[in-house]
Amino acid sequence: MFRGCAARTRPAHDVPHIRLVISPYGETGHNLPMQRDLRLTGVGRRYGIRGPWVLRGLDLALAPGTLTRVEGANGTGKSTLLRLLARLDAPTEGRVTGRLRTAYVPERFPSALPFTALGYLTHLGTVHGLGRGTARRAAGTWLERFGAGAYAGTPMAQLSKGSSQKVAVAQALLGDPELLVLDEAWTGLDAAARAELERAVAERTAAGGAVVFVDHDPRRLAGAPDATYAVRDGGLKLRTGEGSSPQGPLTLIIARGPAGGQLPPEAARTVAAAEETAPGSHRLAVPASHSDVVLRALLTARPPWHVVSVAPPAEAAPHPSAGLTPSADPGSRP
Ligand SMILES: Nc1ncnc2c1ncn2[C@@H]1O[C@H](COP(=O)(O)OP(=O)(O)OP(=O)(O)O)[C@@H](O)[C@H]1O
Repeated sequence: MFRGCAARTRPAHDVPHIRLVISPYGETGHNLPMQRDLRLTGVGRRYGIRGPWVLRGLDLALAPGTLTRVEGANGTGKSTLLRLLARLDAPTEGRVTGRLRTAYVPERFPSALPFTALGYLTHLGTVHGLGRGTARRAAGTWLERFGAGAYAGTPMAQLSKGSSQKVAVAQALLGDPELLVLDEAWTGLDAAARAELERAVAERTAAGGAVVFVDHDPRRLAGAPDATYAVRDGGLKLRTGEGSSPQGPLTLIIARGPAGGQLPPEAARTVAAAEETAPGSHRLAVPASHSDVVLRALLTARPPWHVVSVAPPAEAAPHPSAGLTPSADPGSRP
């Protein structure tokens, strides 16, 4: 429950490029839903008094639990927009409202920091408001998840580009942010870490966080975004219809629940297509990046659902959503 006190911003000493908003909730508040949307109203940004407008007249709201993709050609202003959303930068005109606990992964992460990977993440965890022991455990867990556990004791300055990018994404996820802003965060990660970051994004939105990302690979989280915006000519265009969110690999889940029962909300808003093939028997097509989240939602429902089978996407197989009913309009997701 939001307690009505404003979050405070504290500079993260010796930690450039990171903006941390200290939670008023303490350690137990990290999975609380956001109080409100983050909203841009009539936002414009230009660099220098007489510089050309990079962005102008932008209106955008990011709701809790939604995934938003931002795309556009090089130099159109995507990073500028993401920095405004993360509130690392202020608009030249217009307003940004909504104070959310925000984490940001920049395009280029400064790795020459006087810490080991674990020391750096632990330090950041304490700045996020975690106790030192909790921060250290969370840091270790995220390093393991991204396949960087072996580098925990390595000085940041000695990490390879990809390994320091793993630390960059770990720092962002450490504090269970209400708003996660990812600017080409997958760049430089190996295949396993790329998949893990997609899973982490799915977990964040399932927990009620908003996630906004830029990535030049159209397959990134394909089929999962609730909205895709193109930055063009200084404006923001909502892409709708054919090709707005390219369909990515889908996992097919067969599950049984109560006859006539609704899917658990987390599963309902994540599936790409669903069909009740017999009373209580459901066939679900789920963006592959989100299958773990849907399975967890089914298995932890009250009463739990019975998962009959899970078929991972196979390139040669017919599209598993064939014959299934598309899920509700993604725009209706919370
Ligand atoms: N700090 C800055 N000072 C001056 N100009 C800037 C600054 N940051 C960005 N710009 C300019 O703003 C424009 C948009 O840059 P931005 O980095 O937001 O684009 P982008 O869409 O993210 O590009 P890319 O896809 O290449 O990463 C560019 O013309 C860039 O030169």
